[in-house]
Amino acid sequence: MAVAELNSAFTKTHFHSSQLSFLSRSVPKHQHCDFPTLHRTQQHARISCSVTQNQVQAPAVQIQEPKSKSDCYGVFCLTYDLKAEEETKSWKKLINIAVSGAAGMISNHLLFKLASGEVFGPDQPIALKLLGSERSLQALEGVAMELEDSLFPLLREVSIGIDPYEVFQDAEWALLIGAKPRGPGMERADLLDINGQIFAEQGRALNAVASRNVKVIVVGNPCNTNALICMKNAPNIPAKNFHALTRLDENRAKCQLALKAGVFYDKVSNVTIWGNHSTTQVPDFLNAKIDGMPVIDVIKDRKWLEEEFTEKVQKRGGVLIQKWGRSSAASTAVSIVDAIRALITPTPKGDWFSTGVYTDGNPYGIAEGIVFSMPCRSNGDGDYVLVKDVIFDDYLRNRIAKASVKLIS
Ligand SMILES: NC(=O)C1=CN([C@@H]2O[C@H](COP(=O)(O)OP(=O)(O)OC[C@H]3O[C@@H](n4cnc5c(N)ncnc54)[C@H](OP(=O)(O)O)[C@@H]3O)[C@@H](O)[C@H]2O)C=CC1
Ligand SMILES: O=C([O-])CC(=O)C(=O)O
Repeated sequence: MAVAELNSAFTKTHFHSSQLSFLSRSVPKHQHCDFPTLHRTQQHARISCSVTQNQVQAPAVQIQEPKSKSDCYGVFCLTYDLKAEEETKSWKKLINIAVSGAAGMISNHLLFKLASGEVFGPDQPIALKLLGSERSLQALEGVAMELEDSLFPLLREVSIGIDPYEVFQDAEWALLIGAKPRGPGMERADLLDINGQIFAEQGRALNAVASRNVKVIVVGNPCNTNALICMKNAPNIPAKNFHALTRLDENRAKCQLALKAGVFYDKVSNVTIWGNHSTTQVPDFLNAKIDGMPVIDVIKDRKWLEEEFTEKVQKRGGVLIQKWGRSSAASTAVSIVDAIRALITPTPKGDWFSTGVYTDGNPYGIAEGIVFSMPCRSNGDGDYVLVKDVIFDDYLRNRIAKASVKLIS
């Protein structure tokens, strides 16, 4: 009997419709299973079909009761059995990615990029663990429905929930986006009172249940301070695993330099954003390059670099809010993709990327104990090192010092 038939017969016989979406059926749809077996415990139902080289083994069936709202969603309760699949495909082991604020604007772009394979690669199956709140739970179901309808082959599991202690379970990546955005006329720092609490709680939850090597990217503003709060509440996770997203600022700086130099932006490299994701950030034109040449040799207008360029990058987010009436979402999602890919692919020779990380042990003399954006390289294993061969002049040193004073105070 084909497994699909078996599943169908099985569900008809044993489940009320309310239970169906929680049935875990773990046989590849395309795979014919000749010897399906039902394994059942009080709490779980799972049908699986293990395949060895030339042999189809008996599948295990477990019945799963809905535990909580963070349980699997809809069709994702019918995921393939990856163990069996891994023996027939050269796919990597499933990774767990937790996303907070999953019903928000940024996530609405990001989740589909993650699920498409564009971020972790075409051979990397993923599980998405989506965190919402009471107020967003319905919207979160809508997001999960859209993910279902997108038929992404690499998206093997989706679960939704409102309790970070459940949603962050075994997370290997935590993309912390959920936080109130600022509106016109506000500074990002104005959000600290409202958003800081969220990151303290989520830090504690990550500390309790996430993978011990989880990589955490904090997006919700003010992201440097929120990353620090999160990190301080997660003492069992390495401090260097916490990032504040400044990649959007790096991308904005690259675009402005390219525009001024009259080149396409892929010619711009070695751009560091120093400091805070705020108007005190320092976009570094001294070390940046255009087509391999120092920017200051290509754009000879130092006044423009120090003033117009710097201010444009610092204030780009605010200007966009004035125009759109809400903050950057699509370009932020793209920059989160860039930030993740920067950590999981080797950095191109001679280049680097910016990310906000903990300053303890930094080689630049920046005050310790803060989360500050600095230049990093990665060998692609999820980790990074700070770049040592950067140059400073008085302008850059003074600007960096001012930026760090703001974060310390
Ligand atoms: N670092 C960076 O480069 C950038 C950071 N950002 C920041 O990312 C965050 C998310 O932005 P975006 O997705 O556009 O925002 P949205 O308003 O679209 O979604 C944010 C989500 O945050 C959650 N949230 C938590 N607390 C509140 C609150 N008090 N009021 C409203 N929502 C709340 C909500 O989800 P739920 O109810 O499920 O908790 C909401 O869905 C913001 O803080 C924004 O400033 C934005 C652009 C760039
Ligand atoms: O400006 C904001 O509030 C949103 C944000 O962080 C950005 O666009 O850089």
